[in-house]
Amino acid sequence: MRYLHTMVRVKDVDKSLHFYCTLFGLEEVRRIENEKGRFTLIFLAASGDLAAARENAAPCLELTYNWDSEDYTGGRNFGHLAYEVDDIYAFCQKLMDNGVTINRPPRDGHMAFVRSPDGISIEILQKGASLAPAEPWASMGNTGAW
Ligand SMILES: C[C@@H](O)C(=O)SC[C@H](NC(=O)CC[C@H](N)C(=O)O)C(=O)NCC(=O)O
Ligand code: NI
Repeated sequence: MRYLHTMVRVKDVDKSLHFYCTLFGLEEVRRIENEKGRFTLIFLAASGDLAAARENAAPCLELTYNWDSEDYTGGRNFGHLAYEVDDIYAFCQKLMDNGVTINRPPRDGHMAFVRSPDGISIEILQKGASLAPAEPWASMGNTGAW
């Protein structure tokens, strides 16, 4: 068995690609336009996964855009997406400089959280940091500084 992708539904393709690609650094590897179903699927991969993702050999984020507007509510059971970065402070600073709120700042140098334009929670982990939190993390709070 292989993990293939996580799908999230998005309300605005341009806003989502600006956030996930321009700001967050993911790259589009595949797009499917379905006229009959009236939806678009856009597969995004992180730079470290790009070559493999292009061969369908690495996990992707699948954005689903339904052409006919829908309200996406509930989904409390969904937690977050997680990406590893080389320099969490520089990464978060770039996001903040471009208007993204760092909901959970990287005070500990390990972990930060932001949200996508659709409110999807995204965990940012420092490369090499321990994945086992020493204590329950503080709840996410909106702040612009750390
Ligand atoms: C390509 C493969 O990775 C898919 O996920 S296709 C699955 C399919 N997606 C859609 O029909 C997209 C439009 C639909 N209105 C939606 O919002 O999902 C599907 O079966 N989706 C149902 C689901 O619950 O994911
Ligand atoms: Ni899918």
